[in-house]
Amino acid sequence: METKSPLPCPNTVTVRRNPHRRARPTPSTTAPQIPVPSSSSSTIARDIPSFPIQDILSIEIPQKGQSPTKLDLPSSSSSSTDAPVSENLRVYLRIRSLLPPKATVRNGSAGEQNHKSRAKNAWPQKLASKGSVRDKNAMKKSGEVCLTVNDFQSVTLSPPLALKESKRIKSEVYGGFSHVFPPKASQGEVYERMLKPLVEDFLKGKSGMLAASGPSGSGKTHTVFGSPREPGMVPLALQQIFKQSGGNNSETFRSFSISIFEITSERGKGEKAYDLSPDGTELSMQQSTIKGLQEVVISDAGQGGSLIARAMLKRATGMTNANSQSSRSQCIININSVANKVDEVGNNAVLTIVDLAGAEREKRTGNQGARLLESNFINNTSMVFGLCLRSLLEHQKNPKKPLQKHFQNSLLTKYLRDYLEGKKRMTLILTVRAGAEDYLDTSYLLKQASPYMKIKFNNVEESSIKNGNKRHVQALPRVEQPKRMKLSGLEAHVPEEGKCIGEEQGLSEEEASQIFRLDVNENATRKSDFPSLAEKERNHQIMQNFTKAIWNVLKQYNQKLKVAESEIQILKENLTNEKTRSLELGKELEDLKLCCTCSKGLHGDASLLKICTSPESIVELNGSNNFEEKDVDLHSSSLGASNCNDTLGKCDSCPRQDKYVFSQEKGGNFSLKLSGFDCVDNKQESDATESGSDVDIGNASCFCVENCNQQNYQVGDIYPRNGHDTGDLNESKSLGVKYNYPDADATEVAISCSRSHGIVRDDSCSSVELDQLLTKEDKESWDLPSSPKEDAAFTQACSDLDVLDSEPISGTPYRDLNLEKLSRKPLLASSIWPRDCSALDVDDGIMEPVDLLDPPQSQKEKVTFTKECEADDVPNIEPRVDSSRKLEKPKRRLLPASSILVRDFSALGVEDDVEKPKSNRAGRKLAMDERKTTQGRIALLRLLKITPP
Ligand SMILES: Nc1ncnc2c1ncn2[C@@H]1O[C@H](COP(=O)(O)OP(=O)(O)OP(=O)(O)O)[C@@H](O)[C@H]1O
Repeated sequence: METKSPLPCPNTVTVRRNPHRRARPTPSTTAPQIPVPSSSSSTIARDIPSFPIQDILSIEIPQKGQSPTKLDLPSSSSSSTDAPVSENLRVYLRIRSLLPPKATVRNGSAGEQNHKSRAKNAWPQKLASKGSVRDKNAMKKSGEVCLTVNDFQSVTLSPPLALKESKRIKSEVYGGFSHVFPPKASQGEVYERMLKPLVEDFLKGKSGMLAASGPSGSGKTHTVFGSPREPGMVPLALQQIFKQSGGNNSETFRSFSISIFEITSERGKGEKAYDLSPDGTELSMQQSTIKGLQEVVISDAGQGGSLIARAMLKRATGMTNANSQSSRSQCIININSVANKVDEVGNNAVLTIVDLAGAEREKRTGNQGARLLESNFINNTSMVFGLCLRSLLEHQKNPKKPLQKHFQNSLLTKYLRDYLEGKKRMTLILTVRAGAEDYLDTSYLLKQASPYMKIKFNNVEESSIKNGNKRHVQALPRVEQPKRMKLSGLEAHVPEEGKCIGEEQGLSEEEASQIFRLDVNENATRKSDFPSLAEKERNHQIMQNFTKAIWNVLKQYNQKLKVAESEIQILKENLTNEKTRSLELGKELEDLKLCCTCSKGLHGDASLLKICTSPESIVELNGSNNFEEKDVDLHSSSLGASNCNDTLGKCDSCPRQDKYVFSQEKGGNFSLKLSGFDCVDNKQESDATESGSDVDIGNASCFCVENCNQQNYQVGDIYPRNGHDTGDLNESKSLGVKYNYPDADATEVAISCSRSHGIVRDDSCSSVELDQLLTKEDKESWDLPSSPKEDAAFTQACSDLDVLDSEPISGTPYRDLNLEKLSRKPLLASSIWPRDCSALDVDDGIMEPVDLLDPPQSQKEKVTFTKECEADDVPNIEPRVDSSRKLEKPKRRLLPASSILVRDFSALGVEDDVEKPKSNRAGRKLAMDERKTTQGRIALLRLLKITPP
């Protein structure tokens, strides 16, 4: 026998490979690469022992600070020193046996039931094409293998013969694995080499993760969970945890809890997380934290095992062509370790084991419909998972290249963010099948995963703890709310009252009592020590941040409130200003309205503007195109604002009638047309000597002119023409009466009163000399008194008279009366009628005042005039017809006395030579017809009335 070479293994060995394609170098493959002798090589003599290459290769090069005695424990070596150690991502490869498993029943006694329930999930399998089925069957029958193990770190992937020939695909060697588990490797071996180091670190307070990835049906679930005969990584880890912590040592009490949940997608519509622990429900995720996940405290491996078994029953599975019990979700198991002692903060750790749903090819799985959508979700998650690792690798290669945030694209990667960003230690196990029909899946996985081996993990976790990294502390399992659950039913391992815990598990009384004690002690310790200092600190930080946030929000609201208040104040001020302005404008408008009733035709040739001063009153201003604009000019240029003074009020003479008063101080030419007023009063200051305006008072029944000169008045429209026209007035409607002020120019006043009396009154005038009013012919023909006494008497009577029948006056020849004295202002001749004519009886054409004349004797017509005087007001005289005579009631209620008088005159048979005015009003026409009395007779009658008996 040949002795073994005592020479140490060289650090670097040149390796020649055949075929030429080299395995991808990885940092972890610094160990000498020694050619793997082919097992089928016939050149090696059977009697010569093989070179102990495996033993040599299992030796890892000692790293800095590592003791040589731990060389044979590669996985746990990194945690033996305080110095930060950089280590690569460990990637393991497990090749599933091609032989059908002898027993595929999972989860012990629940297997049968589980199988039934899963059978319900069976999905109609898509029938593959006959050709491909034939090929696969042929491949299976031929036992063709596409993956061969080169050594414990590398494999060779050879395409099936068909592909090799048709597509000229060559074999590929993939190396650099932390370890390659051949098909014959048992679960125990896998655990020992792969997970045990992680568990040991976990028990020392270092978190870690193992993720199983691979094509569907390659054995991920089998590796992670195993079967009752071949327990997987989780049960084995639990056994070790409780064995090692064994821990019912009161000095190092720990609490372990398990949380298990799955992330799935129903019919491909979004991702959802479900708690797989008993009574678990749907979960929500905020950032990288799962909310509402139950952590079931376990006190032994059995409890954990049964909890896992129950969770697996709830996990979504389905049948595909690739796997009769294919996992349809990503399953995550957390084993939490919490140190009960306050000073063991750093010993809180989480061991996470992830069973990823396997990548699926439609052709391989034959998935359709909803199952196909699930495939998409599964493949998508696998892809995102891979992208995260690729991004991490590229970032580590070139730190300038930012770490992409692919983790945001799936719930799983969000949850595993710390691992995928290299902040926590992670281990990958790739499961593959070695059959020729699995070539594509295997090739895809190996190509994708081989670069991951270069990913490095700096010992971030330890340094984070030392530096008090808050994020890390927050990332620790949430121990403040462990929902301590009692497992019920047959699988419950928590002792019930009066029942020994070991009965169900067949444990001895001693073991059971130990478990029970552990549980009791846990409770006691929890009460005394929870929450730990770290949790207190964390709560404090949370509350502080929360308070700060609320304070900031309140400050912002306070500022907003102040701004709003100032705005409100400004708005209030604006409102007040606007109100004041509105009031001012209102006043201005009122003033303007009042001023606008004063009319002035600027040019005397423009259109008419009608202004409604009251519902019944319309003022027409001739010559004003635009009242608003002209109004200013109207007042300022010609009459002046102070010169124009219009008011509406009650007539002094007839208080129940609307009165329109306009006056002017200085002269100016304007044309004013009024309508709708019962009474019009035109006042003029004494110095307003220049005037030549036209004033049409419409049908006002009362018309007063004071101090006006050079005005042309047009009054009424039905008064019989009995005078000369002024030329400016409507000939058919006006009657000119001319009289002069003593010191004024000749003024023509054209007055025609229809059914009313016209009053030209001068309050300051105490007398009127008839000499000035009457022509000589008049005097002679009428035999008027000429003495001063009579004159005085006449004047007195004149002043007392304000009820005037205009018809006789207008019918008289006194049309042009020249007033010679200014002090004696003109009085219309008709005004000499006695004011107090409470009753006038007209009999046979003789009309006498009641006081002066005898009561009328006529039996034919008797009209009584009633005077209702109030103070100095003009009385409303209504015709009072004797009740015995059924006289027709006048249409107008306040029918002027004049019209009645006229009617009565007609009854007297007095002939009138006055020309009949044109009128289209039937009623008035009739009245006109009745005014057929001679002017002379009427004048005579009047004179008789005022003559004292
Ligand atoms: N190494 C192994 N030894 C024995 N049987 C195995 C092995 N690996 C897998 N199996 C069996 O193969 C079948 C499929 O395995 P498993 O369900 O673990 O695949 P998977 O990768 O989880 O698939 P999926 O992704 O579809 O869930 C199971 O019945 C399992 O028992």
